[in-house]
Amino acid sequence: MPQAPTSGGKEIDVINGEMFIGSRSLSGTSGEARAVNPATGETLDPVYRGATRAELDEACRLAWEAFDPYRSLEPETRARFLETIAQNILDIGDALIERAMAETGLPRARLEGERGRTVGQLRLFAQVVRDGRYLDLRIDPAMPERQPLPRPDLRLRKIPLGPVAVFGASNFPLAFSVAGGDTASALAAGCPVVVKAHSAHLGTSELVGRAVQAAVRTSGLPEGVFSLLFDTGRDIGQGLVADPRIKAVGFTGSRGGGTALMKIAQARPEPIPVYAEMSSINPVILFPGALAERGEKIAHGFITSLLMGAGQFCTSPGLILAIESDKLDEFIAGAGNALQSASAATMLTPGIHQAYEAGVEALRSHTAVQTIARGQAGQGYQGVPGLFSTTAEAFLADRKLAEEVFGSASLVVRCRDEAELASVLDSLEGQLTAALHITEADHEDARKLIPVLERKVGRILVNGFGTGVEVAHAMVHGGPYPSTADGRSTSVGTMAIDRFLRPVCYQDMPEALLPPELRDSSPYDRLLDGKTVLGA
Ligand SMILES: NC(=O)C1=CN([C@@H]2O[C@H](COP(=O)(O)OP(=O)(O)OC[C@H]3O[C@@H](n4cnc5c(N)ncnc54)[C@H](O)[C@@H]3O)[C@@H](O)[C@H]2O)C=CC1
Ligand SMILES: O=C(O)CCC(=O)C(=O)O
Repeated sequence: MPQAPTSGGKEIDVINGEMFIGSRSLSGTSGEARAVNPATGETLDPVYRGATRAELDEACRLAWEAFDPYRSLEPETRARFLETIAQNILDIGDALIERAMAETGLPRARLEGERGRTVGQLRLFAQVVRDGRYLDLRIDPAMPERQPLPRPDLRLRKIPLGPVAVFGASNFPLAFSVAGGDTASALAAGCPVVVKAHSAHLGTSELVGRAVQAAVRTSGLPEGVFSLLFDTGRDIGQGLVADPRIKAVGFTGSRGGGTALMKIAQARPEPIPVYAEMSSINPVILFPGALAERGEKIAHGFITSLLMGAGQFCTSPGLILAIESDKLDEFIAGAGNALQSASAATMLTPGIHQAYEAGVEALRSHTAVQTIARGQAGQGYQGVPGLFSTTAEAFLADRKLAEEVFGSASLVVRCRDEAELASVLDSLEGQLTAALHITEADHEDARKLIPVLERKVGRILVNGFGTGVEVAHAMVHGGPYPSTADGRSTSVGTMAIDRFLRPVCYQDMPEALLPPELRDSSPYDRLLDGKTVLGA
């Protein structure tokens, strides 16, 4: 018989309805919830019960108690902890993939890829912790002889903010959930994490939560470094953001959810940052040269991106902009043909399916919108892809046409000329991405749009589509409001760690009292009197 996967002697592939408060595994007592298989409508065992206010309080108390000891650990211990989480997630094996498939309707290959991304992300942050550059060390040595006033010795490093609340996202049950990017970057920064699980993938959350809890235990860390809570309503999530021991929030979901949490965070006696990734329609701009040279190929790439994950990507190409031409008509016809044969795809939850249907119906019945194509009919919670078109004039006249329809729906906006296209771009709210499809002949026209795009988006990409974010050092997965709550940050890539740090300056502090990384013997890269000095 195959052995059950274990960590530190305990089985980690167990699904029995438990949440985790520090080292305790327990069933909640507040309300009841079950995951639903959106492909079949079947409710899945086991029953999950929400946390009580007392359990929330306990998780926050433990997180606060863990904060100072955890942030003071040797970097190597923290790095190994992140790597242990990654290994434990892999060790769960197929049980994790099968449960995630049952809870989300996402296919195996996508979830295996997402698991790789999650594990890679944790390992990358382990390297960031070892490297130490995230500390942003700066030293301005004293100038006692300086006239007219001496300069004190100034040394800066970044320290973690404190315990972080993380809200798992429905659409990435691994890479943006319990041990996803928010958790990985907060733990790397030295912040304990309290996760509020997403009700769409309760069992997946439990499995990953167990893997993180086991890593805390076998790494010998304070138990409050990680807790995972279930909530059958909104009370625990809201209480978590309001708790004075929580110092920052990571969130991916709807604009309504994100802004509700922002309000709670702002109304606290001590307001805290909420890093919420909310909605985005990700304009794609097709230039004449590119349409003439390879319109068909672009149409194929566009439809592939639009259909990915049933369109449930915040980077999905929801808006296509181009100047009227025969080549644009050919592009639209080609994209419409490709979309027509696409199957309907199971969406993550009944609620997300319902919201998609309502969004598509609003487009379909809009007097200024033409339906170009719909995909094959579906059943149950399957979303039928849709491609629509309108004029720039109509788009500019009705702000509702610029709202995200979360799923495989996209709107082509036909513009009369460059000026009208620029007006459409100017009218948009903040976005995560914009894509330009160009040839060299389009460079001059494209250059003119770059300033407006820089003001509007976090990532400008050329001859591609924004879906499938690379986890890397130079990635920005963020953008001006409302694509995110705070456009100065990214939720993917190593710069995500900055969200959970703040600078502290030590003035004239004796060497013996300085944190080791700011002593003269520091092994890390630093800015010494304005010049970069490489560490050992
Ligand atoms: N842009 C994006 O990346 C995403 C957008 N969405 C949008 O959100 C819609 C609903 O999807 P969900 O994933 O369920 O997102 P959601 O925003 O409704 O929920 C996300 C999390 O926030 C919590 N939450 C929501 N509103 C709250 C409130 N007022 N107080 C306290 N907690 C609250 C939920 O319990 C859940 O844990 C989708 O139809 C889609 O339009 C969803 C996922 C990703
Ligand atoms: O496109 C991706 O890989 C990530 C998308 C994302 O962040 C989201 O849909 O929430």
